[in-house]
Amino acid sequence: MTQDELKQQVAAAALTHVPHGEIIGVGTGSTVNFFIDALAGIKDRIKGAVSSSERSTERMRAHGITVVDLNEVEKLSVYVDGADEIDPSGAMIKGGGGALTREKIIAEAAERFICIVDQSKLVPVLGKFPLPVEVVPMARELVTRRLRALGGDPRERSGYITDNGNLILDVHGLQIAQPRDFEARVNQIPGVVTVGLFALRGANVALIGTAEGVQRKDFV
Ligand SMILES: O=C[C@H](O)[C@H](O)[C@H](O)COP(=O)(O)O
Repeated sequence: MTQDELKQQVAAAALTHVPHGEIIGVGTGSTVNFFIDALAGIKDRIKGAVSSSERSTERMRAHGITVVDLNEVEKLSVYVDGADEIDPSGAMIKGGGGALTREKIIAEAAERFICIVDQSKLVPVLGKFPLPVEVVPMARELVTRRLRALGGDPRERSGYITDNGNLILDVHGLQIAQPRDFEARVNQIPGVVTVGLFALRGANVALIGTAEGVQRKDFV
């Protein structure tokens, strides 16, 4: 199976986690694009969706899925999103597509985070994928120095501006053995809007696309 077929398979499997008559959270990325396309087939089952990016909003609207402002939503049972890496505890690196800040807000608002990945995203320790950090532009050099002091090699994502008007530093060379501690430390650097480490609020369930079918992993 190709990687796209694995993504498509896992995206379809996530439909069973979509609650009837509710608003759901929808992430961003190539795996989520397959999920949005599959969701279109059952769009009458949901009231609408909260979106983590302009790209996902556009795709959902093109399918006739109602996109709702998070501020109007009282209860969000489920958030479905992909990841760049996921470790055995359900901690993730996200933000390869630049949508980390809105993703983290929706993840925090949701009761359950359903992570949809193909098997290439499973890692024993996070950090091979460069860790995205969204930064207020005037703090670029300060945050770069602080991230170097934490052992990383931050590089500005060239020509990229987030949906929130900020820049992204991709931090190379990390091995994140204690993701919760590391997330808290990076969050505390003034100028950091969001670190793409999702450990303090990790996944509740991972659906993993493999050549042998979709595997499910639950995290406590
Ligand atoms: O900003 C992007 C998101 O965090 C994505 O969920 C992540 O990059 C995974 O994307 P993909 O499904 O394209 O590998």
